[in-house]
Amino acid sequence: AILNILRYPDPRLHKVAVPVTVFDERLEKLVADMAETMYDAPGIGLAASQVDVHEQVVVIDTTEDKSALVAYINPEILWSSDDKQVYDEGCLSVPGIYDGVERPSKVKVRAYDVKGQPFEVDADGLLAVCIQHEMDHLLGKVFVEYLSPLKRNRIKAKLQKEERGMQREA
Ligand SMILES: O=C(O)C[C@@H](Cc1ccccc1)C(=O)SCC(=O)c1ccccc1
Ligand SMILES: [Zn+2]
Repeated sequence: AILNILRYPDPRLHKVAVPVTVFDERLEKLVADMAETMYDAPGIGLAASQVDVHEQVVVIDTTEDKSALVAYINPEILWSSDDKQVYDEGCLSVPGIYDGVERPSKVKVRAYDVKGQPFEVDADGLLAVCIQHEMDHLLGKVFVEYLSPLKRNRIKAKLQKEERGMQREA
């Protein structure tokens, strides 16, 4: 099912996600629904926080042909490089806004798959950016918080105006 993506500045985006403890069909359905929602948006990542489920679940697929979905359950960063890179990030919860965010260029991540099996990923490039962006969502952080207060307030005002516009249409 395609799930509703919360839009900034919805306060629910700032809730901290709890670890997954039961690896069952419910979790598999959540991952499937998140993947369907991500591909429909379209996006290259989605965190459960964005669909108002506050558990540590992330799906990512940075391939062009949508052929490599990976679910990261209870992800942890084991190591991150001192070397940093700036990338123009976007966010499905902040539609139409792209802006530069500086993050470590390489990260080593440990996570669990939907069956509860642990795995590790050495990520760089867009995958490293996306994993860090999604893990921020699980901590209740949205990428606009890295921007200046002036930019952030302009974005908030713009999206709230759009939100009101949508309600009026409805
Ligand atoms: O809000 C999200 O977490 C999804 C976000 C992930 C992300 C993208 C770029 C840098 C960091 C994190 C998106 O997918 S925004 C949409 C987007 O970037 C994109 C959409 C279609 C094709 C390629 C990229
Ligand atoms: Zn996002």
